[in-house]
Amino acid sequence: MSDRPQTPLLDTVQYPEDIRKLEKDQLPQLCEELRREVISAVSVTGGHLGAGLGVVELTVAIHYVFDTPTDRLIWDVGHQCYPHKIVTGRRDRIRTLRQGGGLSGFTKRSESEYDPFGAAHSSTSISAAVGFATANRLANRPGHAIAVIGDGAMTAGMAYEAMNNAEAAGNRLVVILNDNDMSIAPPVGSLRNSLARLVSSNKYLTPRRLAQKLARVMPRPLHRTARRVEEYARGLVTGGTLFEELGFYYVGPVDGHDVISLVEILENVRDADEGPMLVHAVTQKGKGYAPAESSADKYHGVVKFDVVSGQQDKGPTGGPPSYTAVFADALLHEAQRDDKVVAITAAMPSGTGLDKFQKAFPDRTFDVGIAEQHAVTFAAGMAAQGYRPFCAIYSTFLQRAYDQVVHDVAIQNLPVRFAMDRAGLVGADGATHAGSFDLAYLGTLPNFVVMAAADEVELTHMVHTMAMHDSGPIAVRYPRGNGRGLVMPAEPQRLEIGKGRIVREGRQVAILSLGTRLEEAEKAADQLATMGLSATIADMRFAKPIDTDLVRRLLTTHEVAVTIEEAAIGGFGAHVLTFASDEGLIDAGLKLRTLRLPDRYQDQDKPEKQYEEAGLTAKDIVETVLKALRRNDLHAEHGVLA
Ligand SMILES: Cc1ncc(C[n+]2csc(CCOP(=O)(O)OP(=O)(O)O)c2C)c(N)n1
Ligand SMILES: CC(=O)[C@@H](O)[C@H](O)COP(=O)(O)O
Ligand SMILES: [Mg+2]
Repeated sequence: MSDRPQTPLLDTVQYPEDIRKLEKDQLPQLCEELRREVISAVSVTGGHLGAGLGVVELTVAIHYVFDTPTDRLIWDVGHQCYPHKIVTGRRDRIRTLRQGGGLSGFTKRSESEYDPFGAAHSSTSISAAVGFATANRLANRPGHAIAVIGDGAMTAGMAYEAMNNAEAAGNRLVVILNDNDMSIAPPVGSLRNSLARLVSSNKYLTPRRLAQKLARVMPRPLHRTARRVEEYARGLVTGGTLFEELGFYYVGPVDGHDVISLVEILENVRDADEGPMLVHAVTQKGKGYAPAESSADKYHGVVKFDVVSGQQDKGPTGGPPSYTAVFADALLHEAQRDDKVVAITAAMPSGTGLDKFQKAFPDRTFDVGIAEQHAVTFAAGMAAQGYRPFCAIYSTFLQRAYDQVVHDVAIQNLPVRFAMDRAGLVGADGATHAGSFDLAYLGTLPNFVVMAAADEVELTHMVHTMAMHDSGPIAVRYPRGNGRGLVMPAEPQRLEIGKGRIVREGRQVAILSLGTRLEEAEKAADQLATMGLSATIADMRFAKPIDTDLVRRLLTTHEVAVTIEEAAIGGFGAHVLTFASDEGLIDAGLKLRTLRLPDRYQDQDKPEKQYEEAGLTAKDIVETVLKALRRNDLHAEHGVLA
């Protein structure tokens, strides 16, 4: 989809040491070529584009000034690291980004020594950098730690917890705040206003002015006191005291696209002896690519596209709606009949579908920023006041708020509704974004109801069930991707808590399916039928409480039972096993098998490939059944196994 751009200067750069051999005045050309290369690569792979385009100059300047990899460069989230990957020995594989067997879309320790810290969840960079810098200082080793964190990531509490402790890192720590006034959506809250004031009320800091400020020589204690006085005075005007109060020397705002100034400023910062430094760089998301600059989301995440037009290859239209869209419509429906229904997102309005809800109910939608912990406790507070909050948070990001889920919601039995999108394997984002653990981490909590939607109709019923469920916390999980194209009901049903449903009745084999593997269970049952084995399929609906009557019946009336779920060990299958053991069914010689995600992290790939690798396809169900029945003869006869 893209011709390779001409990049004569970039062609001389394989590693950062090659950048350091260049003259400063060559750096703008290097940035230009690097930007073209990023656009060209992402046009064929898809991925996170806007963020990377915004940090091209920062990437070049940091590697020019700092001695990476001895100096540790930590990108927050890591979604902006494609230019960094290109100049750190990975250009030859850059067109494999986010593909199976290719480069990760994030920083990854196992990929390169230039990625000292892996990421993908936001706001961890300053803590990690404080750790690196403190370790270097203690061990008397050379090396700075540089954290590059976005204004969106700066809305998370963890960033402040780290800054509050940054003193320990001394002058080894440099934080670069990459302020592009964007998260995935426009950022929210007071921090945004504070940063905007800093930018609008100050001219860009020049290298010369910074050098002058840093060069003042005074006896140390006096110097510190004078510095504080100066900071307070400046802070009153600029608002920079936010960072200064936390012990940082604030440098900024600086033009994050003027690479030569950036280099000179970072040289000063590197050589300063002022304790932890915070450089406030103002950048533009999507910089240098018109279609990105002018789009509402600044091309945060794109599929393959045409470089000239910017047109994305979104594939055929008119297929079944995504689970996200089905959830959004179902929630809208609930909100229309019940004015106590409110929706909460942690900086993911479009990803969760709540952008649609927001348009209809702006006063009942709360985007709290990247602040999952706050989102959950905020929801708990609203629930305690009689509202019906739906906390729509990706399964993987809810991990961050686990204590809030336990302590603020579950123990107090508050009816917070959790809509966990991106359950199971998610494809190109890989292990960091897989929703593997929610069944295990929620299933262990007393008071929790945990559901998994088998299809889009079920999801609609489950959203309704959640809206009606006032007696405690309740969650639903559903995957990334599209539904099955089923006809949607005119009105959703309220499901009985803890009750599954029989989808197909058989005799020898029972398949207890939770979630969207139901389709594979149906295919497996069809295959088993061709072998003369009839299968019952149950869509169990509830991971907690499990339908004990149905489980008992299925386990005692079939020769073999198989559970299947898109979740790690400790989920639905574990609950069935525990129940079977408690009931003494195991002693009676029960043949029960649990299919679940493997006990390892799976790298990025197409979801269907990931599920094959995980052993969660129809073929795996059939194979498991035949093995349990010791009917290996049927393998060969029917060619089920390769
Ligand atoms: C804990 C967590 N919540 C949500 C996300 C999803 N997410 C990825 S990037 C992003 C926006 C980050 O904004 P910012 O830090 O300003 O970086 P930018 O994309 O603007 O460069 C969000 C919300 C995440 N990665 N981690
Ligand atoms: C970097 C990040 O965390 C998000 O941008 C994430 O990649 C979005 O994933 P979806 O595309 O599944 O919404
Ligand atoms: Mg941003």
